[in-house]
Amino acid sequence: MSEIESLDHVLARIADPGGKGNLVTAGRVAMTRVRDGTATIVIDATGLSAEQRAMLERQVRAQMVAVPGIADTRIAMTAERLERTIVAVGSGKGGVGKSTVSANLAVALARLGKRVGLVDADIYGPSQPRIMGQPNRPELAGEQIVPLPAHGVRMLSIGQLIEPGTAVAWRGPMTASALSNLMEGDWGDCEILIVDMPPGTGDVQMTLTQKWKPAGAVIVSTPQDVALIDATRAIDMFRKMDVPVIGFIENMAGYVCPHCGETSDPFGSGGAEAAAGVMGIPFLGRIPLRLSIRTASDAGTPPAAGQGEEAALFKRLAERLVEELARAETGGHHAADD
Ligand SMILES: Nc1ncnc2c1ncn2[C@@H]1O[C@H](COP(=O)(O)OP(=O)(O)OP(=O)(O)O)[C@@H](O)[C@H]1O
Repeated sequence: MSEIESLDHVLARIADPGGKGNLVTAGRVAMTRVRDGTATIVIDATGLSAEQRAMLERQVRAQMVAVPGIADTRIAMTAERLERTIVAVGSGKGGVGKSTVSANLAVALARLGKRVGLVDADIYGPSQPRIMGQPNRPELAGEQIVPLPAHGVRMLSIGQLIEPGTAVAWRGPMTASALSNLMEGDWGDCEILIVDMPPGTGDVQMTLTQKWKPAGAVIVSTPQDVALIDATRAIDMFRKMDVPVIGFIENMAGYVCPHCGETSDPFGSGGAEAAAGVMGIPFLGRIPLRLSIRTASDAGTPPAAGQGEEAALFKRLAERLVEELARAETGGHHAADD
């Protein structure tokens, strides 16, 4: 076999491996050249994680060793910069279910076929490891933290980096660098990052919003007036920072009694939808107060990952979010903005 024939054969195997576990290489060889026994191979590594890039390089080198007449192989990786859409999930105050909604939205988006990352930026009260059932410690790939898989989503939380039960008592600069480590993790081909923000409108929220410019913010509120007043402050903050508020979600609206099925409204109902209407913010939907939502969250099995009524509810919310994101990206606006 001549050198060139043999190289073609190897490249065909690299480009179309035809076997499981090697999908990463499929269609990625952009260019090859052989000169004086040195092969130069250009690979399109768009969307690959550092780990996948290293694996790809190892695979290509291993194949090239078998090619007669090639003394050296040079591999160049090119990558288009992936536009990653960041969605900040915020609330005016704590305890309204922002983390529960973030987790379930992330899972529901993944079930719609999106590649989703979830960042728990609630640095002082990280609850995503519990809600997503992923308390493990992430590994490092070079300088980057590698997100961990959970229910079809990749996720990172400060809670996975500190000892369980330890209080985070950091000051400004440490918090900012912890956030950077999470946001700049090895998110690979994730196209959407859902960021579970700390409650309120403090420094962390400002830094996050300034540095990573979310494409949009989603506000979670319970229906009571006090919660809605706080939510208005969060909306104000995002607007001042030029982040479009693309959705309002009412959580804990209507309690469905697990025994008799009767619905009561301990916190009132419809307040968030009315407030959203007044402020010209799209209303994405409401989630009832259900014991099953709390127990599923405590057990690390977000309802959105299941098959029940609640999974359908979160799916609808995710679909609405995708619609509103598309509208925000194309600069579309609602009649209420006029
Ligand atoms: N729709 C719901 N039905 C029942 N329980 C809920 C619902 N939403 C959230 N919860 C429960 O309420 C509690 C607070 O929720 P969560 O931690 O998501 O709130 P949060 O706004 O993120 O709070 P913090 O900002 O303090 O982290 C949790 O125990 C959670 O399981």
